[in-house]
Amino acid sequence: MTMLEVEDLEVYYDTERGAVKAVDGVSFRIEEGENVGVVGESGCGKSTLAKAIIGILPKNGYINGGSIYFDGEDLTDLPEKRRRELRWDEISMIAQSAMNALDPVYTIREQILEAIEAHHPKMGRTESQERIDEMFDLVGLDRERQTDYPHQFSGGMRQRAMIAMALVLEPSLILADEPTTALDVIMQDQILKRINGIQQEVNSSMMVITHDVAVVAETCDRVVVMYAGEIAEEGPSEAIFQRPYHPYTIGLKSAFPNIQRSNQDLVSIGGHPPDLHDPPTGCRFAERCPLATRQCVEEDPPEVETGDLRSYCHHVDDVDSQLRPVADSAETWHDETGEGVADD
Ligand SMILES: Nc1ncnc2c1ncn2[C@@H]1O[C@H](COP(=O)(O)OP(=O)(O)OP(=O)(O)O)[C@@H](O)[C@H]1O
Repeated sequence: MTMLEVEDLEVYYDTERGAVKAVDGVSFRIEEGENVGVVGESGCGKSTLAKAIIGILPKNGYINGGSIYFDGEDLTDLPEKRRRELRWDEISMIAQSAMNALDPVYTIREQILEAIEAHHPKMGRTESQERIDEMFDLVGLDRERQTDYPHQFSGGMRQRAMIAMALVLEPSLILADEPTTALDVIMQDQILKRINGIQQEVNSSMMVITHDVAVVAETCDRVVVMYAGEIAEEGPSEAIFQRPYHPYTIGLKSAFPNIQRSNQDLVSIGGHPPDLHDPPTGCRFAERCPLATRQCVEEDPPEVETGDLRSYCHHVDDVDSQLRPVADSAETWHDETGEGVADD
């Protein structure tokens, strides 16, 4: 069963320089119990997508078009009261910065209790307390520390408290925005495994936003690769990591360590993503793409299916012969000739 269906979603921000098209025509689905990773460079619209889904866009942010169906209801069209009912209970979010998400004037216990009572007013104190104790155990926090205030916790502990709060109501959909960045590597691994464990227990779906490809490889069934507000490629994790077909995904892969490649050999993609006030026509990645031709600059890329992969690129057929053999070389991603886009 489909849990979330995002269709042609546009999320913009009003600014003095005009609208920032942070999410610009994004469509994807998350099935029940499925983990979907959203990856891409900073600023490509990952957090905006999550905020639009859970309904916490800042004042200057708005949904310009498209739909977000969650369990049959279009979230873009709900009164705020219904949205609040769904938030935490049905859709919860583990935010990037736990300090901002937790209220400094209440103890951790009071905050979690408030979330439970708001959504399950009939649940007794004993049961609520049991749930909080259970969650503290699951995320590896000492039960005695429930009456601490957020500032008495370390960054890692706050992150765990945030995770406990996001999971306590056993939501159907968990949006995890950089869920483990505040934690060290060993903790990251433990926490991710815990989140996955809880998630499997309650059969919830999860959308994990990160720029750490390793996190996604370990925890996600499917991956959505975003570039400059759009989807560049989407498919099963294995295909995305073993044999992607979008040049951007191939570049991203070369930029992250894996078993074969040591940290020293990492290759970054030269250049910068375009300004989202005025995104270019055609393929938004063209300016940085080793395979780019005039067609890429002039025409929107087609959707190309290769097995279960969906790639938006004019040159999917050239990837195996022209890009894959040289993808690990720094020269491929840095145009030193100044020639830019080829003439086809
Ligand atoms: N409140 C805002 N007002 C104006 N522009 C914004 C606002 N929030 C985000 N943006 C812009 O929207 C675009 C997408 O930002 P977003 O935070 O969604 O990206 P991201 O991929 O989550 O990045 P990061 O990985 O750094 O969190 C960026 O160009 C960003 O500058």
